[in-house]
Amino acid sequence: MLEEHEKHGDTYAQYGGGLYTIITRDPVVVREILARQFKHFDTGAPRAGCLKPLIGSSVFTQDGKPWDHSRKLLAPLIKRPDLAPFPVFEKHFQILLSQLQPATASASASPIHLDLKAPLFDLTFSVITEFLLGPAASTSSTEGRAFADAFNTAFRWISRRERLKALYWVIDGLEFRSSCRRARSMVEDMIRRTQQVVDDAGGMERRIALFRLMRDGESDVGEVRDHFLGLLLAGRDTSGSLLCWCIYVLAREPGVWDAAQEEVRRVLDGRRPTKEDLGAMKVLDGFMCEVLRLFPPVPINGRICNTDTTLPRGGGPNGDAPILCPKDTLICFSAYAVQTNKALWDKADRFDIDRWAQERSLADRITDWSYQPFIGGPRKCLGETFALEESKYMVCRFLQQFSSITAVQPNGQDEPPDVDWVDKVRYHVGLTMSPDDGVWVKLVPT
Ligand code: HEM
Repeated sequence: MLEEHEKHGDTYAQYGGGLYTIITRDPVVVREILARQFKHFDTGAPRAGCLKPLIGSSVFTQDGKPWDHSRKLLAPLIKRPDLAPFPVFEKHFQILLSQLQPATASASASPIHLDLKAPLFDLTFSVITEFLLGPAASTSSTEGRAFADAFNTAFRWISRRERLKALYWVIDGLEFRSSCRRARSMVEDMIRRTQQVVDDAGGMERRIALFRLMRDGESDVGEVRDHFLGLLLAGRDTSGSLLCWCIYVLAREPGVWDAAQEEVRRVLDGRRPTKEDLGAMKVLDGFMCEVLRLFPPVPINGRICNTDTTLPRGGGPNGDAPILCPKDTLICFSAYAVQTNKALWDKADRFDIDRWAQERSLADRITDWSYQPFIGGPRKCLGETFALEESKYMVCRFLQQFSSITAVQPNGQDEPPDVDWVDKVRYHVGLTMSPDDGVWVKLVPT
């Protein structure tokens, strides 16, 4: 992707997947698509068609009035300041720990050597499911496990379909259809079970994001199912990838591990983190920004133009003239390419949390659109606060629970220290981007 930009410029056009496509890493063009000309760009029929068998109709796939309706319904539920997901974070962190250290008591200080990628994806799956629907939908139960398996199978098919853009329908099969059907019907059961609980018990509203949707009876079970599955699809792999990258980086940046651990000791003094604590951790903030800059979980994204229009740059011999964007053009824009562009970032391929040390750094980068891991404009991610809190919480708990972390190979051998490690990362890119070789680490319990 980056080589193509070096060859053809920040914005170029090609035919691919049956569509005329403009590909850009120019923040000015991205802002135009996502904000200034928002109404001219849809997520489009290919995305909706590709995802529909699993998530039906949801905020993630709708455009126009249905999208506006879903967004207005869900945003106040997900972004409620009174929501308190921290007990859910802690519950699932404890479950993860028990899987890492089956004999914790006896083997307290022996190093643990493992690939954390699958456990971290399981963790984020369980957390978001319980955050949205409550404990009655817990994926730690046998039924919850079966739901996770059906969802994961359907998701693997969707990742393959999505790559074909407008030709997504070529990839189909019995396994795909039956896993979608199973996942959807299990969610309906989970919702019915949860509805009984929310009808009966008080005090759950602060713990369950979709509580009001279920309690008020405004939406039928089918609608809640689609909203839930849309949010799960948007939020699970993304937060799983972010957490994988966080641990992957900590294992390769001992200086950052030490600084973050010192901050965690100073601010928390052995306590579990609260929302306020997370807000006071500047090393952790810089760390998270830098992980999201170099390893954005959604590396590439797209929109389809619903009218003939022009974009402000990318045309002419030097790419600085406006470019025509005919109706039905697919526009691909890449947070990864923007956030690693050497013209925009000093030492772009170095992991450096100090670049975020100035108070205005983050705000300035968001304003000029050179940093957009959650995109911007009216379709900005609904789960940004939740995802950041979850990842920061888990990182703090890792820092409290383990005295050291080392990157290792699958055979347990330490990886030699390498200042250029970023250049050697291998990426697994589907709908999201995660470390291709897993997250192999050696952890020493405190
Ligand atoms: C690190 C974690 C996450 C990242 C990097 C991320 C990133 C993004 C990005 C780039 C988009 C734009 C997609 C597009 O328009 O094509 C998006 C949309 C969205 N995200 Fe997230 N996301 C994360 C976690 C979450 C979580 C946990 C939730 C739910 C609780 C969530 C809910 C949504 C929803 C509903 C949308 C669609 C918004 C709309 O179209 O109006 N995200 N996210």
